[in-house]
Amino acid sequence: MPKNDQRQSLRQELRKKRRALTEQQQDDAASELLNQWYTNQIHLSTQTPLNKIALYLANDGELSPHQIANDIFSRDTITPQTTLYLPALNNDKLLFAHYSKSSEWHTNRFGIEEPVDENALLPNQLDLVFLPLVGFDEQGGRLGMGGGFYDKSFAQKKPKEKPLLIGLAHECQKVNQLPIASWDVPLDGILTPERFIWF
Ligand SMILES: Nc1nc2c(c(=O)[nH]1)N(C=O)[C@@H](CNc1ccc(C(=O)N[C@@H](CCC(=O)O)C(=O)O)cc1)CN2
Ligand SMILES: Nc1ncnc2c1ncn2[C@@H]1O[C@H](COP(=O)(O)OP(=O)(O)OP(=O)(O)O)[C@@H](O)[C@H]1O
Repeated sequence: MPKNDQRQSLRQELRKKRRALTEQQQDDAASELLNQWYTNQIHLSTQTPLNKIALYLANDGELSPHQIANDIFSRDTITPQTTLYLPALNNDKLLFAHYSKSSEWHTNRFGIEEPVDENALLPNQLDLVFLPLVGFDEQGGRLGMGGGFYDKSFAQKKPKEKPLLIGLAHECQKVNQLPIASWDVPLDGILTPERFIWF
């Protein structure tokens, strides 16, 4: 099968798997993810503080980072200067809109909510980005929704440079080896409810 068809059929299969998780399984996974975030002290792994953090609003069975977000809001886990951002579609790339309890919201063309922010950040202005994954392998390969939004947004990024790119995924989204495309942006790590993998 040609590589793109292979990626497309894997995408359908893996999306079906994550959508089949029950609400209880999703809640447990989100709590375990918060535990892994604490245990692995990812925020202590860089020279500079991780002040600007991008996450996403879970959609289509994605592993939800909301417990990490709540924790950052309520306890200033990292530093009191930490601010949170969500992806906002901007042509074929992403900008990152600041969000807070007083944000106004807009629904994008995929039905996902985005905070309204006239001064949204460019991808390279962030310190840490949690990426939603459809699939991953243990070599740093990732499969997304197929829009290429994250790939295009972080195409200039070099490994170990800012921002740190961490994929979030359920264990059921792991495959042995993904068919990798030349434009795939390498991840710095993957956090699942069970473990953290550095690349
Ligand atoms: N939670 C979340 N937010 C995100 C992403 C994501 O993957 N997850 N994105 C990551 O890139 C961007 C949006 N990209 C997306 C690309 C495709 C679909 C999607 O559901 N596609 C449908 C077809 C919908 C249509 O064409 O109208 C599908 O494939 O079934 C959703 C989001 C930005 N925000
Ligand atoms: N840096 C880039 N420059 C130009 N086109 C790109 C780039 N990255 C990806 N694309 C295009 O975007 C489309 C989708 O890419 P791909 O299948 O890798 O999506 P994906 O893995 O689901 O990624 P994402 O999570 O970023 O949406 C491809 O057709 C590809 O040609």
